[in-house]
Amino acid sequence: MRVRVKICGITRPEDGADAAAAGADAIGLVFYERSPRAVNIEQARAVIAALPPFVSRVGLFVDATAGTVRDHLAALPLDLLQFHGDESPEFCDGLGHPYIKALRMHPDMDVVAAMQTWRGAAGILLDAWHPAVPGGSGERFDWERIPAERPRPLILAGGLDAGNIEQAVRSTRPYAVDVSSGVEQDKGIKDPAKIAAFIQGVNRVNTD
Ligand SMILES: O=C(O)c1ccccc1NCC(=O)[C@H](O)[C@H](O)COP(=O)(O)O
Repeated sequence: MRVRVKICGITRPEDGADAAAAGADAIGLVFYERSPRAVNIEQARAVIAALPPFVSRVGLFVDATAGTVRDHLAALPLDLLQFHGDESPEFCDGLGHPYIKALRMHPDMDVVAAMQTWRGAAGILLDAWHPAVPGGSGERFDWERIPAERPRPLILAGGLDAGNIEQAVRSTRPYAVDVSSGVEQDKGIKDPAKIAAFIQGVNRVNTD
């Protein structure tokens, strides 16, 4: 099956358009004020307006209240939610909207048990654990920790870039990959050439 690509942390309409033109399947909008890639509803609306049809719009939250998530759902056409904090399965399921649950790969985490916990998730995103930031750190984790058995589709994230994406996809065989830092020229500012090179790397494996 073709490995999909999500480009996360889009803050500008032109970056969303570039990602779509390069073949991205989804873009991520970070609704977490402490992120250097945070967008508000107006900025998100402008990014979404620049996208062609059939590119999924993912809204990312970190321990937001249900009210905040609902306000964003009411204001924006978000296809998927992405929960990147310590949200419980009950909280995620309770929103009644398709979602991805991100798991940060803390050394003590039982990965198999954690992946089985969010049964209502459309997919499970595995990301590097970092003591200071909940995501977008540009750091990798040990891919050997990814279980072969996946109760939900696996989305691989954390420190991916054009230089390692082929090896990452070949060795972990994810449903999709997610990247932010590795396709940037500066935090929140994407680089069209890096996006294109990243997606070409995925497509080299897709066309094997
Ligand atoms: O991107 C952020 O700034 C961010 C902040 C807080 C929570 C999550 C965040 N990003 C989540 C993503 O989906 C990233 O693409 C993922 O963490 C991988 O990031 P990177 O290692 O920079 O490619």
